[in-house]
Amino acid sequence: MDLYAAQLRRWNPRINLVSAATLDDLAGRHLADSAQIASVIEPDGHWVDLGSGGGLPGIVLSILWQDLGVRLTLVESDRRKAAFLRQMIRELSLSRVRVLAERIESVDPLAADNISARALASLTNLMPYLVRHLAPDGRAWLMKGRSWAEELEAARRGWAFTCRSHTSRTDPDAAILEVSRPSHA
Ligand SMILES: C[S@@+](CC[C@H](N)C(=O)[O-])C[C@H]1O[C@@H](n2cnc3c(N)ncnc32)[C@H](O)[C@@H]1O
Repeated sequence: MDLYAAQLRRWNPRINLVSAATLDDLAGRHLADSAQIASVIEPDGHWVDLGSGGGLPGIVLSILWQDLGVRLTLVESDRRKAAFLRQMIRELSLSRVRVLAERIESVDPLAADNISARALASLTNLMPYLVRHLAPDGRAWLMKGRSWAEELEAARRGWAFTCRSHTSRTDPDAAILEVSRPSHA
């Protein structure tokens, strides 16, 4: 994790992986925030991280889950960020992790057992991605900021789904939304 943090700092000025203002608290704001997913769920099968950016939470989870049987796919359309992710996979010797440098909406359906997304889009705008890429009994773990309750209310107007909220361990006003069975309302 230290090596990953060092590389995030090194590459950040060139490709803006995280907001420069948050670099001082990389460990708490980004790494611990991403790692908390691993304390909420024990994964197996195929895990898909959408809009991985610099690897949050995808690379953090890949590091934590190296010894488990989980297979991870990181989807990131920005070519330079995807190159960074591939470099991290090589440098950290992460196995069973791949990067798709494509748009989420263009990738063939992934039938994921689990999906994560952090700082990617509003819950309403994430719904088509979940419908496309979740397996029928799959679950999504959506890392949401302080407006999560409003986002949930808005998404319920156009979509049917089951949702359970987990209070964030790094910000008591934020939440991880566990979403399953999404479909058009
Ligand atoms: C705000 S960043 C968040 C990155 C990371 N998840 C994090 O928490 O730091 C959103 C990322 O999603 C990627 N992205 C946005 N829309 C996408 C799409 N339709 N398909 C693939 N990647 C997308 C962007 O290139 C960007 O790297």
